[in-house]
Amino acid sequence: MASPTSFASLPVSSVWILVLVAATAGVYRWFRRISIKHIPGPVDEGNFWCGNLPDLLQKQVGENFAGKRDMAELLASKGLLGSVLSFCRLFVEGAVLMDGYLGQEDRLFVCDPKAMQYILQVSGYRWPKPRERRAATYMLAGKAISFAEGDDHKRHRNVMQPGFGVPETKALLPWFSAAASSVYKITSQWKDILSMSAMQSEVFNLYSWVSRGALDALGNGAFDHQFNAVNYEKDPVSNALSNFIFLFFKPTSNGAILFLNFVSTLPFFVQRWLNEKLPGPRMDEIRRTRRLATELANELVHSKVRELRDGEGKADVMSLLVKANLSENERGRLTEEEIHSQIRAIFVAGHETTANSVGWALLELCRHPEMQKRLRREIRAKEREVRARNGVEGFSVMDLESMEYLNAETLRFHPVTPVLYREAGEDDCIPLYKPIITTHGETITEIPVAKGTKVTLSVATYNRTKEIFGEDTDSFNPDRWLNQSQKIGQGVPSLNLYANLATFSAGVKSCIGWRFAVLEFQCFLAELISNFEFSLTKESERIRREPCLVMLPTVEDELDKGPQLILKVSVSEKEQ
Ligand code: HEM
Repeated sequence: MASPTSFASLPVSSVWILVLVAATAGVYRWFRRISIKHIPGPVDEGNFWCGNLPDLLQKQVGENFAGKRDMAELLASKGLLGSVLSFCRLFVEGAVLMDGYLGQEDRLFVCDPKAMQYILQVSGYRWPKPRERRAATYMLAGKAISFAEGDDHKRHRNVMQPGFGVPETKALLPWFSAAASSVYKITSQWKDILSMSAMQSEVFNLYSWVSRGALDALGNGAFDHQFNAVNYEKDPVSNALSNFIFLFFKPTSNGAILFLNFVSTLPFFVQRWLNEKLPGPRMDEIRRTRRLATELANELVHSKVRELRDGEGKADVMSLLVKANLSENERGRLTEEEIHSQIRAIFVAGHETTANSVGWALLELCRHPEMQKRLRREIRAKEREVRARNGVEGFSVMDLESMEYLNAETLRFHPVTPVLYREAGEDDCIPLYKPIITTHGETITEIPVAKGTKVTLSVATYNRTKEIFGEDTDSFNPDRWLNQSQKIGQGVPSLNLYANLATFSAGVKSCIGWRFAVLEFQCFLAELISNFEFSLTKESERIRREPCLVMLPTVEDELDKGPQLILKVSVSEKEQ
């Protein structure tokens, strides 16, 4: 490689020739690049500085169909925000062009089922995560599975898979008992609180309770570690872990979006350096949380290795992972740093996701009291069946799986990871299920894209595809799964992981913990709905679906208070 001295010693004319060749190559590439300019864009052009990115990062998830407002009402009303129209347009077109920052045409916003299937399932490794997303993941979790790409990712997945099991394995059982014991702690504390209240009811921030409950379940099921977050609200580590996602990903100003986008164009090592060095209380707090999580991860790995050496290996995810790693050959093994990183990644990926799915389900059940009653009846009937069968209380994994009334519908309606980010690893062609009409008036069934084109995949919009889930996809309707489960998704390209939904993604980088998530979700709901009645409060009428990587509930105009899901809880009558 030429050293700076040898470069400096080149004659000036040669330097000019090199600069000219590089510039010509750049201009040639620019004109030859595959453009997506002809894809219809959003009605709202966004602003020159930030393009449409504020629509994604500041507005509510799926602004057009959230909560009480209905699609028809929005379409009929005048003076709509342009962004709302642009998202409505997605229902018709399946892919729109989004303006990037400084007027660039740098990304597509996609929900077309065939396009989603192609990017996630068919060509998974050819569509890596964009550089800036990887830099953020690196900041949160280091060299974890969620950061890895290509062969590296295969190696991570291979070692981690035994910890997460396949349907027949017993890997689910420790997780199940961890979830059950953590939700029992919530019920027992609530019963104590309610017994002291004159009205036998209380208003709780459900977000905080369920989030701490899910952290306990995760600690116990994944690492055999007791956070005790439900009983001890002020624990610094669990508090830091609970606030992490909101702190890092809460909506930012246009100035910050512009800055982040500028940073995303810098080389990866510069982005990582900035993440370490950028000043400010927010960055300091993120780094402090990361340090706490890393210390805990070190401690956990050492205790797992010790237990295995002493022949006391347990069945939690981490023990199985460490064991699988030790039995791998040198090349297939994860390094110690990578194992620490997996723990941090699991904290991020497995905590707020499940907790918030439970939270959103409870909110929907408050909005639809008749469904809450119906679910309670289903749970009570199952409880009677279990008592008659075993003579004892408590559901098994199979009991929970047999109560299907709500599972898939909440995960469809409120997917907690509403968008996924990818970029084309090479020039490619995205196939479409629904043809679109370009700005030239041409009907196309595929979109050619250049290497590096960024794509935002809308899980929330895909999950409302009428051709897959039925005409009433903008309504919360658990019955769709009971009445037409045979029909759902038939004849339409859809994602194959769980109930044709995009909620857990699909393909090589799909959610590795989805079975645990579904089980924990069922476990929490069954216990909470059996024991308590939930109803709306004035704050819960103003809930926003806040896009913070995970979709968190916040209250309109109260973003500074952080995530809130304020519901009224009372003891449920025993037989209904
Ligand atoms: C309702 C709960 C959950 C939802 C909706 C969810 C959703 C997702 C999604 C959409 C992805 C893909 C992200 C991307 O490609 O950018 C993902 C990946 C992942 N999830 Fe989950 N998740 C949930 C719970 C869990 C749990 C409980 C765990 C672990 C205990 C977990 C561990 C992971 C890991 C490790 C990955 C990275 C997989 C890879 O890159 O190969 N998740 N999850």
